[in-house]
Amino acid sequence: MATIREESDYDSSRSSLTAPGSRRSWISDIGSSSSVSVRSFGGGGGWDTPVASCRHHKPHKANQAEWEAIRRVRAASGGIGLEHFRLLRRLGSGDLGNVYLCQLREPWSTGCLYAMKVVDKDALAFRKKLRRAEVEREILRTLDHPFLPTLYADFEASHYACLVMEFCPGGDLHVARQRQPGRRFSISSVRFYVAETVLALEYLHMMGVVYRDLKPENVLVRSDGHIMLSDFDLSLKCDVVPRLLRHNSLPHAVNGAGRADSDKPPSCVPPIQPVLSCLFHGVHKCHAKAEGGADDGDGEAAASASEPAAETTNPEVVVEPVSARSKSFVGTHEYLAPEVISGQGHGSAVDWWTLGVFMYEMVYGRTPFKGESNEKTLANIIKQPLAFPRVAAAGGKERDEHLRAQDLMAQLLAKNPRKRLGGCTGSAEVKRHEFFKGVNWALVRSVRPPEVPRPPAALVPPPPAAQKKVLMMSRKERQEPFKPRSDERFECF
Ligand SMILES: Nc1ncnc2c1ncn2[C@@H]1O[C@H](COP(=O)(O)OP(=O)(O)OP(=O)(O)O)[C@@H](O)[C@H]1O
Repeated sequence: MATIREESDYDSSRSSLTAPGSRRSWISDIGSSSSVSVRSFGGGGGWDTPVASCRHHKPHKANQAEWEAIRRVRAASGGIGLEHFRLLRRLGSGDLGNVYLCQLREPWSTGCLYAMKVVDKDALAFRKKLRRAEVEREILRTLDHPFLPTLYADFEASHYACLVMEFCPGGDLHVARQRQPGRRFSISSVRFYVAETVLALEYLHMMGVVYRDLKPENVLVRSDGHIMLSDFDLSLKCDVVPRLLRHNSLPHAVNGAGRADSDKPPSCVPPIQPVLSCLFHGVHKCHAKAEGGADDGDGEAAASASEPAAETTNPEVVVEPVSARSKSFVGTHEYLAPEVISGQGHGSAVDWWTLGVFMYEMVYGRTPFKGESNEKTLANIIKQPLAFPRVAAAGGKERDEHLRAQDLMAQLLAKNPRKRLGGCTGSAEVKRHEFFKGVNWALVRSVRPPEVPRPPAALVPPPPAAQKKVLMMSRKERQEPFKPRSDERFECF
């Protein structure tokens, strides 16, 4: 799925590039009112340092062989750089650079494989896209989540910037879908992948990152079959102000139609200050505080603050950048949210819209608003009502599951971001939808995935004799794109 790429919230130019019918991501900078934090590529090159590596401490991966191998090299050499790695294959290439499969040069670490994204800084500076790469690195440095990339190291070598990340041998969900019967995932597989994606988006939002480029091509499958979102160069980094939301009866405790009793989006009370003491000393204390808080300029916030504090109120802390606003024209045509197209400013709700498109594509094998041209697609997104293709009549339970999936998609694909599921209170209301009934959110990472990639033979650490052959690969061989062998099918459970 190709994308169109232009400039971002972080770029100074507004170059324009179109690729009709493509599913490439793109950005056109109209301006952003979000607070954006970016640090430039620092240090002028060379190894990352032990100081830098402190930032990279990843508790949830601390015992992993790949992490330990990197740590040992750093300890022995005082840092890590390109010279410590051997590039084995090109895994893919994107707008910003190439991604290589690589391993450390130390013989004891050959079982540890990494994906290294190599970006030519000079070329990017020329194209005025350097800041996008910087933003991606900044975001990757902050992430520590099972469904998001682990950044093991980042360093510069000459005019190249290198990011060493977890390698995903399972390819992406776009390719995985082509292997499914009818090129569609089963509803249970969709639930699994969508649930993991919800958790990844929830974490990103809490970290002040609006992803903006969700699509099957950017959802990679890790060696254990769980997902990893990739490609953060279109993401928006913004501030998150935790808010306390209150409403009579929890919102979206779905009725038959899956929607809360009223169409009215839940209202948000003003930001809570200070945030941490709220969380530590109990929500009710915060609630009282929030009622006397300052308005953040949001009309709905004022309305909410004047509501009587009813006994029935169920306060809920929302830690998502629901009010971040960017006016960049960013994303992939078929996945663009209406508010992005209209340029009215968008925030984290765009990720819930793209989740709806993503889910639709996984279930039906195509996106909901695709037209004959990009322009038609954009017009459809704005105007065309959502419709679902007819599916072969299924029995009771399957039919019900399908209806619940459709209801979730319909709520995520609400054209008005304020009425969209997740648009006001974020992931909490998405997770409560009946489609996810039975999902134990805390244990999703321990659930058996629908498919687990078998390690392609070419990637299993070769015996010492064969290692020599790898070392002697020609430059041309190393440049060849990595292709899992055709007989390396996924094992289905
Ligand atoms: N961790 C990884 N494991 C395996 N393959 C990867 C990994 N990261 C990236 N790839 C492959 O490399 C390709 C390019 O990566 P990526 O999308 O991050 O680069 P990009 O320059 O940002 O591309 P884009 O133009 O989509 O933004 C991906 O399509 C994917 O096939």
